[in-house]
Amino acid sequence: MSLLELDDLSVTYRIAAGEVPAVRGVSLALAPGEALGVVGESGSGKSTLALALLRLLPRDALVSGRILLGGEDVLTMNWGRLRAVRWAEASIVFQGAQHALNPVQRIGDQIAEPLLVHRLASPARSRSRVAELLEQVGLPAWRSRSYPHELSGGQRQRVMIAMALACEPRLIIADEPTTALDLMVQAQVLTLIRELVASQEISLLMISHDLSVLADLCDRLAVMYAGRVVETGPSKGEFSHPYSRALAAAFPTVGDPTSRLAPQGLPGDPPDPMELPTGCTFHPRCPVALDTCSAVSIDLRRVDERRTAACVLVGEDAC
Ligand SMILES: Nc1ncnc2c1ncn2[C@@H]1O[C@H](COP(=O)(O)OP(=O)(O)OP(=O)(O)O)[C@@H](O)[C@H]1O
Repeated sequence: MSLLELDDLSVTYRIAAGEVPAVRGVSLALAPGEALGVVGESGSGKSTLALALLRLLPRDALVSGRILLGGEDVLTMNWGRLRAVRWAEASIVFQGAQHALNPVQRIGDQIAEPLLVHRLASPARSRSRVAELLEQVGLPAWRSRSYPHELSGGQRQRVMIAMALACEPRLIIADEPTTALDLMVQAQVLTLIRELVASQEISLLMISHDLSVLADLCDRLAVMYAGRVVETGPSKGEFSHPYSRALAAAFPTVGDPTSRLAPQGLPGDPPDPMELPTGCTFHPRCPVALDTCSAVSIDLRRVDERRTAACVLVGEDAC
């Protein structure tokens, strides 16, 4: 059974100018222990998707579909159950999350908080658990007595990861967890996440605009464009959808310095969600679009055993 299953998930923000359809009919599944990457350009709906998973969206956002976590629908569970699920069953690490640390509370107390709130450890046991967690994320135990300003950005992000791990959740959602860090520290934190996920039975849903980072870290990728998933498949292997292919060409491969020599930019800009093109929303930027693409939008369909794509040019029924 899947640990996480999204079924036709849609999110629409309501703003003064009208409605912003940020996520449109996304269906995805994540197996226990699997690492799934969600990639797409800015504005494709990745963060909205991440926030929806733990019902962290603004109250007036319209959400429909189902989000099944261990078979239970997050969208319909009551507040008590939702509080129990956050941290303990699924936790989230945001971009620049280190700024979320309380500046006047010691690191150790902040890491212990979810353990105490969820009554998963006594105050005495929580102290030894904090030391364990700090060690897991590569920080010495004495750091538990430090205040956030005494740590570097990379160390603070490690603290956030320790907090996310504290209650031993089955799922970690990481939304651009290293974007605010410099390149060297980014690589260290990504290696840490990879090691933690590999050594424990944790599922990872990792969000990034950087395909090369995700390809390196995840088993499978879902490519988002204008609020929809346009391709899913193994992270190693050739993409099928023209958007995924363009995205792959735009990013150098991690660990392959020669590929940095010729990254091609992706032409044009993603559409405004309030003025989506007709048919396939990628057609105005697509190098291989047919006349029909401005009129016809198709759902994800099978390309091979492990890959699906939403393009009239690929799959068994390709034009
Ligand atoms: N609170 C909000 N109110 C209204 N519109 C929003 C809100 N948050 C996001 N949006 C809009 O929803 C769309 C999807 O945004 P989202 O942040 O989910 O995309 P993203 O892929 O995560 O982008 P980025 O990588 O830049 O964070 C965008 O058009 C964005 O402007």
